Amino acid sequence: MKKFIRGFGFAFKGLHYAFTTQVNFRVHVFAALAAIAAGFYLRIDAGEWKWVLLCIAMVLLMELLNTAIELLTDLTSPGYNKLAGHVKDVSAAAVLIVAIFAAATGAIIFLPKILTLLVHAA
Ligand SMILES: Nc1ncnc2c1ncn2[C@@H]1O[C@H](COP(=O)(O)OP(=O)(O)OP(=O)(O)O)[C@@H](O)[C@H]1O
Repeated sequence: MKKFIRGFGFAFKGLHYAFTTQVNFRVHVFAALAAIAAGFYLRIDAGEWKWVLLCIAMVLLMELLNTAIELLTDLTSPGYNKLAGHVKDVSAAAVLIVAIFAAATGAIIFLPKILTLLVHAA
């Protein structure tokens, strides 16, 4: 049990490291908080919440994996290495794919509601 709780401590240490050193991770955390706030404000339904939460989890998960891959690459290949560059580029591409998916999902869920709100306000 003690080991299990200690594991949480390491995980929070990892989150703290990513948040304090990675600008992209911070941007995605704030985007996630904005999406959650918008979800409450626009009263999205349970099905829509599932998509929003899935997108948030996927983007943050990929950001964390990308950070870990970058660190490991720097550790194993501190100098210039073409392959190390490819590793980082492919890892960054994986983040881009989920970020595009999340942006498209956000647009599908939120845009119609925002437009309806604007039409009613006009
Ligand atoms: N050791 C290396 N050898 C060759 N190219 C590299 C190497 N390290 C980085 N690069 C190239 O530079 C790009 C940026 O690398 P960098 O480590 O600065 O990543 P980053 O995405 O800017 O991450 P961060 O700023 O969060 O550390 C990589 O995507 C890769 O194309």
